[in-house]
Amino acid sequence: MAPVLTPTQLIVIGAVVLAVLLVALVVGLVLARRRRIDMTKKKEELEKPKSGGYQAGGGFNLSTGGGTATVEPVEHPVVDRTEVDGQPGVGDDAAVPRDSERRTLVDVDLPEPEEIVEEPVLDEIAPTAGRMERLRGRLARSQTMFGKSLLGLLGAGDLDEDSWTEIEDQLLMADLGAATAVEIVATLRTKIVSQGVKDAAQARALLREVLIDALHPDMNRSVRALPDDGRPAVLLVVGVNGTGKTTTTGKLARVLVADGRTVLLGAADTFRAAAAEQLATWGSRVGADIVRGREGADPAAVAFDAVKQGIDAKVDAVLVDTAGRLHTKTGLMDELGKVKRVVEKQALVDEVLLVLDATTGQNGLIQARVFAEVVDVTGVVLTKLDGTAKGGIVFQVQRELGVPVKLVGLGEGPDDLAPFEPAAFVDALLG
Ligand SMILES: Nc1nc2c(ncn2[C@@H]2O[C@H](COP(=O)(O)OP(=O)(O)OP(=O)(O)O)[C@@H](O)[C@H]2O)c(=O)[nH]1
Repeated sequence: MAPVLTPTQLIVIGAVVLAVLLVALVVGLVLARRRRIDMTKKKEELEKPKSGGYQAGGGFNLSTGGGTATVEPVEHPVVDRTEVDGQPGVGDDAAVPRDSERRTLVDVDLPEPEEIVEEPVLDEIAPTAGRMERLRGRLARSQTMFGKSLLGLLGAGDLDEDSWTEIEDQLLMADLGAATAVEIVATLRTKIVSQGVKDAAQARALLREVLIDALHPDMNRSVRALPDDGRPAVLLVVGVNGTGKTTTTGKLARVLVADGRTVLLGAADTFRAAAAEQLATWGSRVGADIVRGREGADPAAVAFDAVKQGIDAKVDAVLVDTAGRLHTKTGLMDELGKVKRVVEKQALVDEVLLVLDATTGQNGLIQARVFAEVVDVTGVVLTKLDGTAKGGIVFQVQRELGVPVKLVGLGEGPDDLAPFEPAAFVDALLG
């Protein structure tokens, strides 16, 4: 039979159980309180700013290559976010709740890119005054012929018949032409007989005087390139291909621009596409506009358009570069006549400049005759005088055509065009 606990024993057991329960309760309360304190502490630690107080999100000072442009901050489209400083905080949703208002597309005004207009870089143009003097060295080859040989013969004194024949031959070799050579020899002989020549300096002075006279210094050599009555001057540049028409047109444009004039170029050489390209380059270097047609277009139509645009734009001068037609092709020469007639429907042609290559000698003269029959040549440009000993062609051309040489080409450089001045030219020839 199981022993029966006495009432005293039962009281003791009950007291022990009660005490154990009390202790468990107290311990449980203490632990629960401690846990609560720890959690609070951790939250405080999280909220403490790090890195010595630096807070990201205040905006980096970024620079761009574009300089100082600023972009306005755009308001966040979702308004019920809990963060206040752009950074997620404790208690924030990890992601925007699915039922929150969706971000929509926001139009942001971006700064307009600045349009960069590049200023064309224009050429410096060499001074137009005194070019003949500056370029006189270019006549070195002709100078050898005149200055050295001719002066040598003249200065030798006591000229016999053979000496005079030799002088005449020298003049012929320098391309003065028979008529001019005979005339010059005759004048020299008369003057030497009447005045007498004692030394080389006197011989030089006499020859200088006779040569200048033969160049008709009184001829009007001004290039008619200035506007008249608010109307642009119209110049046609004609000549056989390869003589230097396009180059001369470009060089002349530079001279006019240097003089403060506005110029429009007309590329009526539609025969050779590269000619228009070449002329456009000349124009762009000095800021002169160009009117051109497609390859094979009617040159007269292009010339007409150029003059019309020149009048509308009120430029000072329109320079029309024509096709370098072979003078033997009658039809093509007719075309040149047509260019002039068509242009004249709206403006007078002030100047027809015939470009002749000095190195071609007599051939140039034949060309000159043919061109003069088709158009009224008002002035001659003698090119490539730098490459020839035959500067004497100047005398022949003037004599043959009765028109003045107005300009001379003394090199391939853009400013190697000079006004023709008889005295300066003769001085350059005589050295
Ligand atoms: N040395 C020298 N060369 C020149 C002179 N003038 C022009 N030239 C050269 O001659 C060549 C022909 O010149 P262009 O102006 O193309 O001749 P173009 O008459 O227009 O020829 P096309 O367009 O074929 O009718 C080029 O190489 C020029 O540089 C000059 O005075 N001296």
